[in-house]
Amino acid sequence: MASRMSIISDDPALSEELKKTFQRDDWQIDSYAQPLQARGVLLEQAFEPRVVVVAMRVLSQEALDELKSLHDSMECGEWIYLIADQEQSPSAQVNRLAFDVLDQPADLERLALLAQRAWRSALTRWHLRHYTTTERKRFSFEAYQGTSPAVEEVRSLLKQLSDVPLSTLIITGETGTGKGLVARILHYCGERHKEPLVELNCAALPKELLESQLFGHEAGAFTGARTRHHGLFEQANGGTLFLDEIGDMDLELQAKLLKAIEDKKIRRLGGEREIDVDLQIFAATSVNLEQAAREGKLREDLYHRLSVFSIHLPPLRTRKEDMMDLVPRIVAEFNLKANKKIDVIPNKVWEQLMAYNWPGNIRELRNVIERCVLLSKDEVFPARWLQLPDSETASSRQPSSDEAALLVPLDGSMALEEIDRMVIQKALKLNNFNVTEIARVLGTTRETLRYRIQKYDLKQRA
Ligand SMILES: Nc1ncnc2c1ncn2[C@@H]1O[C@H](COP(=O)(O)OP(=O)(O)OP(=O)(O)O)[C@@H](O)[C@H]1O
Repeated sequence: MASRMSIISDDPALSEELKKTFQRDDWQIDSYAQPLQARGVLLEQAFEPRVVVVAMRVLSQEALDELKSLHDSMECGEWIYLIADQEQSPSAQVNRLAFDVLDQPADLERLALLAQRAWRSALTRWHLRHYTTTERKRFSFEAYQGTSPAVEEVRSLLKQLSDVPLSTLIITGETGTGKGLVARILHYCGERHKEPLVELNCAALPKELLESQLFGHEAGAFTGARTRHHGLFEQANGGTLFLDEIGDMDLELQAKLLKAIEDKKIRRLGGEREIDVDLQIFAATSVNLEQAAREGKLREDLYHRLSVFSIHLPPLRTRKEDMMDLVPRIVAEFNLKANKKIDVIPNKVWEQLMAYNWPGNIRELRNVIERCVLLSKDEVFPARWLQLPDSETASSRQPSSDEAALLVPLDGSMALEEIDRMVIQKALKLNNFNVTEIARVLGTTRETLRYRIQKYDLKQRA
């Protein structure tokens, strides 16, 4: 796709200079002396990603209104403003519209780099917009599969919630029960489906990085912040911000998050002005938030704010009848992906599948089935690759040897975090640092596990 640029400038010499500079970098340029002239072309190609450079000597309110109306109708463009009058700081209105604002005369090399970044951002938005149509089909209510009454109830709640203008929602459930899936369904089936869905796993990042990811930063806000960065709140503006593992967020950051939710405004790190944001926030967690709030790990006020609407996803072990629906679907999916042809699931396979407790829920079920399908040789589901523990429930599962057992004192001598560390340390030793396998054994995601390995500094010492 050609990189297209529009230059809007009432200074013919500057317009010519910019044109020559960008043409050398292979941009396709069209230029206009006034915003009104640009209208026809820009609106006709509204769905094309492009960069618009505005370099007006006089930026009247009338011109600004015209630029704003163009900006709002062009869904996939990024705007760079060159402001000549250094005495006068750019108005809040320009700041709202701009991908970035540079003082004029601008360093052309910097401008060229900025234009490249703006183009990438415009292109991403364009892709997202087109991608949204397919995602909307993929994440219909029926994507949350199962036929049990518990699943029917979740589906009916999802339908109800998708009609409500949600500002916050909390999704709870054990790992692998479909919290991410449900967030996508609610986004793509809801009113904001044309706007972005932006996801962040709060457990995967250290505090400082998480903060700048969420709120963005200005150039020079901290060492290494060379350019302005639009945070996830801004990237998700108009749409949905999905915060996974919210229970792992630092308390100070929780306070900032709550303020952003309540004020509908954020401030980039190192930034002076507040930026309006209008989005819905879905937060997911596999820990008991009520308890986390009681223990002081989650701010009570944030907990109450987030849990105005909540949805709980039932674990697979409480609705095993859903296996009859899920297993054939998953087998068919991996048959297709791996060009396999399983069409018989023997009784002994069903017996093992139904007897197992599935602590990692649907994610674990999918992983097990994927392995079996990939290793299958004919049309019969290979029982030997199930490799599930025999016993009926996880709680009654006996460790295969003393080596695989862990004695945890519950007399108050060890804090929950220390127990967490000990469990992971033991699992690392037993599984030879195979993160994928340990994540499966502990029924969690690789990201969460990696984060904890780093947090407890277990790399060398396990
Ligand atoms: N009811 C369901 N029907 C179909 N697929 C499901 C269902 N529930 C979960 N899945 C699938 O299981 C996998 C894990 O789901 P997901 O990542 O949404 O779980 P999660 O609860 O967010 O897990 P975690 O807490 O570990 O992040 C995904 O591939 C998802 O599509």
